[in-house]
Amino acid sequence: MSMSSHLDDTPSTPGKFKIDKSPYLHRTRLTYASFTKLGIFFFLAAILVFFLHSPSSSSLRSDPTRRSLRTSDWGGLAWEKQLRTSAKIRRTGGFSVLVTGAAGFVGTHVSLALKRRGDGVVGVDNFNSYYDPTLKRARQELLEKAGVFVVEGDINDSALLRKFFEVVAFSHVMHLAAQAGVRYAMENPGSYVHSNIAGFVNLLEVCKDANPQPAIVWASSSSVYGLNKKVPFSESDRTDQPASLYAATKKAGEEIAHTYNHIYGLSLTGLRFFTVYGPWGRPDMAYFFFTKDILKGKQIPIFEAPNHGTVARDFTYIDDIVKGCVSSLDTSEKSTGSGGRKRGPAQLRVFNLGNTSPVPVRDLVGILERLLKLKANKKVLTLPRNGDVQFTHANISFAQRELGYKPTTDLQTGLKKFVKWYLSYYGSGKKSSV
Ligand SMILES: O=C(O)[C@H]1O[C@H](OP(=O)(O)OP(=O)(O)OC[C@H]2O[C@@H](n3ccc(=O)[nH]c3=O)[C@H](O)[C@@H]2O)[C@H](O)[C@@H](O)[C@H]1O
Repeated sequence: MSMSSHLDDTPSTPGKFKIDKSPYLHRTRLTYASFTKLGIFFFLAAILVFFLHSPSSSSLRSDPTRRSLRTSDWGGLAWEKQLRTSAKIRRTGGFSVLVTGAAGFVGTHVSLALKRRGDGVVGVDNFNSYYDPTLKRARQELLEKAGVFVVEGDINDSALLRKFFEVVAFSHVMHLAAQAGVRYAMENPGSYVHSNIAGFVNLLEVCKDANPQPAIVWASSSSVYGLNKKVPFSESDRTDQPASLYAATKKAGEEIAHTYNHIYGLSLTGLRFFTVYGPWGRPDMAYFFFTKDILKGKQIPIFEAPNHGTVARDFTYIDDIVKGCVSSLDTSEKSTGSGGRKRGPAQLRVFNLGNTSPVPVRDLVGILERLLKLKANKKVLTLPRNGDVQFTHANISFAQRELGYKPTTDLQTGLKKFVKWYLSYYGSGKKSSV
């Protein structure tokens, strides 16, 4: 079975973004001699008109890649007003948070939780087609109804990110934009480098220059434990044996975070999420497409390790993850630098956010069968060598101590909520709320 069968075409990749140099200045030099005085006048006037009509002309000149990275219009006074309104803090001591990947699964839930308690939230998302973008648009609709403005744009677009900080002095960044999925990394490695490495560095570059610098909380992954055999996985365990490029890019993110913390005094907290599931989830994940395929009577591939070894995951319910994200923001210390200069040591943390109760994939299917009242058409396959690891299991004592993190939803309860959402969203064709 092709691993991409649950996905839509391809996401944005660096290959799609042609880094074409701005033609304007170059062309001026080449043709200068051949212009008549009148010609020069009209030519320069045309350039002036172009720049005056461009919403953020100064950044266009300083970043030739922006035009090709740009996915939709942004800028202008009305747009800036929308940003300010969305970022407005409505509680004492509240935050203004820039959420990247806001139309993603975790991004949507975290943005809603922050907005509900009175924080200001602005979202950014590139709405790529790794999975059905209409689901992302439906999440965006939900966010807009709650008063969260989601800008369509890519985290590699420095001009856009700089504009955000020009308009709003964000106190925090919740960085959730990423190329997710373990197995897809073999099909489209470039998209992992583009989002998880280049995009993250671009974001950190903008954050370190901001004044004040924001505190940053970002999504790492349980996959960084790779071939680690010691269970449960603790933050201090070795993470130098990634089994997929996805894991390698998340691990690289953790090293990059260290560097920006060390050089620029950015406050950084990485969260190692363990197989997050729930309503409004990602269609590329097993629990999601198993549900879809069981309903359709389609065969589902269930992986097992060699010699009938159990494959298991520490499935973690979205509401528990949201609490972990919000507590991470709440306990983040301020960055210590400003305008690209470090002024003292800053906070650097990594936490496991798991459920600390691994469940075999076979049991996951059993729960879905009971909830859907249907028998699955199962095909047991040996775990392919495509980046999957045999099991994950989080030790959460560090997060418990520092964040007060305490997951409360078991897989049965969480899947019940997911199935209810799934049936209301896809079954009736009507959009439901979280
Ligand atoms: O914790 C993470 O950091 C990661 O969690 C998630 O990865 P995984 O734990 O691999 O979740 P997911 O694909 O749902 O497979 C679940 C189980 O089903 C098994 N599986 C999968 C596919 C299949 O066809 N058959 C099957 O048995 C499979 O072997 C596995 O045991 C996120 O997708 C990832 O982005 C990242 O965030």
